[in-house]
Amino acid sequence: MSSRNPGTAFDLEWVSRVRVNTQAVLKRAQSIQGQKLPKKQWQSAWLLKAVTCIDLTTLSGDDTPSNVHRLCMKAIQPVRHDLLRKMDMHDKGISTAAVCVYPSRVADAVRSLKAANSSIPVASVATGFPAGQTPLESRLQEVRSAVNDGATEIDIVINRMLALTGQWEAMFNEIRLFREACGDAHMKTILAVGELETLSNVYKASMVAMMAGSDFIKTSTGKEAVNATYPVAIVMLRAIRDYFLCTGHKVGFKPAGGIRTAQESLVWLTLIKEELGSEWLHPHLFRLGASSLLADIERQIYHEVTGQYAAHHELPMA
Ligand SMILES: O=C[C@H](O)COP(=O)(O)O
Repeated sequence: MSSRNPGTAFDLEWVSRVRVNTQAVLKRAQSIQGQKLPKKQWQSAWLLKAVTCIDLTTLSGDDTPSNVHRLCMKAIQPVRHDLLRKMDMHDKGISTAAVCVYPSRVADAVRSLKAANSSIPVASVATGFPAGQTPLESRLQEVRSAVNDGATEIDIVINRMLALTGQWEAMFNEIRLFREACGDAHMKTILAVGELETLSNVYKASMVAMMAGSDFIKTSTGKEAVNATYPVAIVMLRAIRDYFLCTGHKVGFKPAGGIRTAQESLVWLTLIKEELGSEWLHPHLFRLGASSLLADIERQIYHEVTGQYAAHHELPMA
């Protein structure tokens, strides 16, 4: 990952003066979806780029050491070797950006990756994911325990009650505490945008999270009714740009929740490139949080490379 965002002092003025032009945001969101995607001959390269930005995720009640192990093996070899060879990419060390699991499965993931001699980071959701409705001390303890077990990236959830009641400074203080509990682990802050009611709240929460030292801001847990959408992404990306222009610190962006198709991943890459520039199109500043996206990307790459559609058994780990 890149150098960290140290954060700034809390500045209520910066948060309060925000006005979001909803019509303009919706128009921009519509235009990005209608836009031409990378030309056919470049699509496989773009899809591989998307693969390298995936936080390959499993966040299920029935997660076990064995399905976490399979996830880790898939993260190490996300696309079939023969397909990569045909693209002359077999020796480029293509892997996903991270694996993402619940705190109680971190040790399993660390063990599997270590046994396979892989340095892929383990990310863990924490702080009472997904609702964040547990006592502060237990949320902090969860972060410390995930870090102790070897997670080097922590995806925290914000306290939506504080955001919805305009207690921005209290939210800043909580996130600061989470940042301290993370230690050297990079912190991604999940805004749960589907529960923030307005685009202004999305902008304000983004700014508060960055002021408090988040290394990434992330749209959603994947468990809200509405997850990563293009309008909220545009607001968050503009906040990242504003924060960068004011402080010189680059904060990463992670859309997550409901991203399932190769086509969508191309739209996300295009949006990031246009809003923040190519510099952000790397795993240290861009992640796609997804549990089932990789399967569709691999299928699409199979089609690009062989001209045929893969049967289910031909991509068994997808
Ligand atoms: O953080 C990642 C999300 O939980 C993944 O959501 P998803 O299962 O809808 O891909």
